[in-house]
Amino acid sequence: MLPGDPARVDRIAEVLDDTKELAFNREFRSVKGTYKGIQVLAVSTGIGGASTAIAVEELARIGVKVMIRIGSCGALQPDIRLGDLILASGTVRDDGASASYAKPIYPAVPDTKLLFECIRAAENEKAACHVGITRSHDSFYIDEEEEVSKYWSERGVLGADMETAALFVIGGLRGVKTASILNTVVESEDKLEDHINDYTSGDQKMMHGEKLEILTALNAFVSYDQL
Ligand SMILES: O=P(O)(O)O[C@H]1O[C@H](CO)[C@@H](O)[C@H]1O
Ligand SMILES: O=c1cc[nH]c(=O)[nH]1
Repeated sequence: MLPGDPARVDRIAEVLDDTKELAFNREFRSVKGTYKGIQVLAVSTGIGGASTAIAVEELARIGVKVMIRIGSCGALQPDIRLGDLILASGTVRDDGASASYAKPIYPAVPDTKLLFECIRAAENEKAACHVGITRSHDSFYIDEEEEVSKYWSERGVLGADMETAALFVIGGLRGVKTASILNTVVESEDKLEDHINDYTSGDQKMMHGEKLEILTALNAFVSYDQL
């Protein structure tokens, strides 16, 4: 499980059994444990594609075959509310890390069966859930942020994060099965800085969304393991 924020690793560990803290170096914090009998490793990727690329590469090298991002995102559509989950069926590659791996015409897509198990698990959790295209970028403080968000919103993109494109592209190239579940922490009309700060201070709807994305990913791992 790949959260961006190292603090989310603790909240993943709360629902695992037999947890063991492994390492905490820079933004990369790792805890292992079990869930319904399967082994689970949670590793934070930090913010952005560059550090995510390093995490994904090193995990692939030690034999991790299935990775689900447990992220947060800003909504780009008005019907997506705080705490709603977005399951990425593909991602606009507006980041630098994925660009350094493959031409822009290479698609950033999840593993179809793993995405299907995530959708099923989210439905079982009764999560408000949206499946569709997301966008990954490198900063939300660029001068053209408003125009860029409007452009992608008008083209039906559901939400924006910073790591999904790198995960999907590197996963595709390295033979790792990937999916990305994003908890909405900023609504499309809201001011980004305010809501990201509400999230870090534990806003209820966002924390509920986070709990649901964690349970969704864990149950998706379990059912995927049984395929
Ligand atoms: O909450 P995480 O998983 O870090 O995800 C989102 O939050 C960070 C920005 O605040 C970026 O990493 C973005 O992708
Ligand atoms: O709007 C947002 C919120 C979180 N993360 C992002 O990348 N964008």
